Amino acid sequence: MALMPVSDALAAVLAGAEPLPEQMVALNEAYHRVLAHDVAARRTQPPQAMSAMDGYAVRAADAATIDSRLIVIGEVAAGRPFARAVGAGEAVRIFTGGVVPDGADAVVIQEDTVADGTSVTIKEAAITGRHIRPAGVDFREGDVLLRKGTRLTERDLALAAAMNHPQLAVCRRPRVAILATGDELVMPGTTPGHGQIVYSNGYALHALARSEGAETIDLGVAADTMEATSAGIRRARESGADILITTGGASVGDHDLVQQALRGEGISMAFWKIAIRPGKPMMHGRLGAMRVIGLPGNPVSSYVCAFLFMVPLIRALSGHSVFHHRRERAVLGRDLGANDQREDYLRARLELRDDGTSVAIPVSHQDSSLLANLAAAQVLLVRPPFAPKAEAGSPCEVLRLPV
Ligand SMILES: Nc1nc2c(c(=O)[nH]1)N[C@H]1C(S)=C(S)[C@@H](COP(=O)(O)OP(=O)(O)OC[C@H]3O[C@@H](n4cnc5c(N)ncnc54)[C@H](O)[C@@H]3O)O[C@H]1N2
Ligand code: MOO
Repeated sequence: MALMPVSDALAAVLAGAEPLPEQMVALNEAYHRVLAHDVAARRTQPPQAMSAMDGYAVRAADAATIDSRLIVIGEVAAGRPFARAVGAGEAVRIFTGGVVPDGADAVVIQEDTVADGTSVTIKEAAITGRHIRPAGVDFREGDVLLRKGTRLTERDLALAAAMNHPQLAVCRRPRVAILATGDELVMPGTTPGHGQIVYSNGYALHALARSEGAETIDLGVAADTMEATSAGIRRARESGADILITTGGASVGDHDLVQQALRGEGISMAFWKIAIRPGKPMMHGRLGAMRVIGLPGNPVSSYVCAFLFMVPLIRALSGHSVFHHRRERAVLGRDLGANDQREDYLRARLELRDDGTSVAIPVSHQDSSLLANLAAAQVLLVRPPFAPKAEAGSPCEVLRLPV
């Protein structure tokens, strides 16, 4: 049976994913939030010409020769401008950040002068414009310096503050509810009984969603019954989740009830099973406004599919203008056999050679239960469907995993 290609599945997950409504937040709450609008400067920076150094504001023509002697008529400090203009033969003592007084067109740094009571002797010829930051050299009122769809860095916050914005309009954080399924699951720190498995998937999913700016809602682990699975899905809807992530119970076994429960709740299913490894039994659909991604239970499949599908969806709903993962070029660190119909996302280490080449070395065992190998990987090496066998040293593409 032909399976849906990964690119089609991703397009289906992202279809109609518009930025969530905007809200105003204080700058200190805005780190890593996504701007809902362009942001323009409310002021010019610096508002007037300012000194970049401690020294003397002079008329360059008066201080063009060594040993020129000028009368010091006053002092300017940051925030304390000097009212008078600098005339011929005059200088003003100035400090870094001080407004350059009218008439002055250069600053001579204090190390290049000798002060003598009310006068100063110039020991290094002044150059017009030297050590002066002209008005507006950083930005001017009305300049749009931060664009809608930007995920705000700490530098952006400083810039927004300097532009005189105490708060910013950002998109609401997506709410992601996470529901695990499986009778066999017990919590870390307990003693698993025979055949029981320690719950792990949710820890990666919550952290990954939060690192992308989502709020997460932990719906715990549903037992492998229709009642428990359906109840979990209903709790997700009641919580107002924008996205429901389920993990486990996605396959065809008698205890894999997620699809059936979602259908029972009235899901409009976009797909179930796609041409990917790991993660073939993944599903996606909509339950009203809530988008559902049904991840497989195998820990590596669950994580890889969340990385490939949940992350771009969170970014799109957050208003981020860049929501796709960026592929990087590397070379293969070892030979690989031909691929089948499933696009393969191999867990790989990434090494940087002395010549600057990135070498992707797939970990030796790619089974989708192997968390140690997943944790050791820095990238996913992408192998398209039906890729022919490839030798070490040939080019490949990788997706960098979060650090
Ligand atoms: N006959 C077939 N069998 C399977 C197929 C198939 O096409 N035909 N697909 C296989 C593939 S590929 C995958 S991936 C798995 C996914 O199956 P499920 O989504 O139903 O996953 P489970 O059976 O619930 O669990 C699989 C495995 O993972 C463990 N698990 C589940 N949840 C967690 C969790 N939260 N934390 C840690 N570990 C978890 C679970 O105990 C199982 O060991 O199906 C294949 N089978
Ligand atoms: O797709 Mo499954 O994830 O191969 O184990």
